[in-house]
Amino acid sequence: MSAVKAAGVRVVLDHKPILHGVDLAVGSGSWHAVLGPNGAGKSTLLKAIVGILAYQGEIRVGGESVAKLPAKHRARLIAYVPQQPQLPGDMTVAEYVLLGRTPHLGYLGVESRSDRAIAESALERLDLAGFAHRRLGTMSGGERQRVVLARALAQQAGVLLLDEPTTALDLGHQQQVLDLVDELRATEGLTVISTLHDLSLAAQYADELTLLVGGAVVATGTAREVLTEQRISEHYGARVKVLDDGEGRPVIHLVRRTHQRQGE
Ligand SMILES: Nc1ncnc2c1ncn2[C@@H]1O[C@H](COP(=O)(O)OP(=O)(O)OP(=O)(O)O)[C@@H](O)[C@H]1O
Repeated sequence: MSAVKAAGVRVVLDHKPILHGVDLAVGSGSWHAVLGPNGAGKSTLLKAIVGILAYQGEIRVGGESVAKLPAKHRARLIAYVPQQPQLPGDMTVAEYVLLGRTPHLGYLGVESRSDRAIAESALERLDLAGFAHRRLGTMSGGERQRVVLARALAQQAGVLLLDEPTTALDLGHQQQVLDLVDELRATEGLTVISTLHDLSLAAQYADELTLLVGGAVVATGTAREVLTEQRISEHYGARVKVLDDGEGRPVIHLVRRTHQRQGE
């Protein structure tokens, strides 16, 4: 069964059509990468799925129509890590991550011991335990990115939407974050939809990929099916070589243009 299903999704922003009837089906417990050049509509699609942008068409999460769900109910189903989160600089890391528990709080809105334990565990999983009392305004870009992810994990929703989750991270933290998300997918059945500009990383982690260009789907399937040299060249205008990582996953290299030296 699909945990997330989108059919004929159209979004218009500022009188301009941005998504032109996008279909997407993401199996429960799988990782789906949404790829595409700048401005293709990837973030717009994630925002429609999480219910913060108006759309036409149908989006169902766990069988329920997102547009009709109250915000609190929706937040128990879907956690979302935006590309450029706005963080309150005066708040501490611990306070911010605890906000992930908000959709689960009762009438009085008071966190229980279990809510605090879940938030602390999310901090630990993202190497942030030592930062618990730091103000968000003092954190580096990569640390802030991990804090936002920790808050999303503390939310304990079954579907996690990640918009470019690794842009500010060094190589080690990129791997740590993606491995952690992958572990949660494998052990707890988390369904993941992420945008990723790094096509090789998308090929490593995603079960299926959708290539979005100009607000429309041009290909969907496994990494080997979607990431061909011809398609990347056509849609990204890039010269690339697609190799194999030895385990059947494509690795995408940019190919430098050669120049004739003067006098040669
Ligand atoms: N509020 C808005 N009003 C008008 N146009 C918008 C608005 N938000 C986004 N757009 C436009 O919609 C298009 C899709 O934007 P979106 O952020 O979804 O692209 P993207 O694929 O995520 O791009 P990137 O890879 O650069 O992050 C872009 O052309 C963008 O300029």
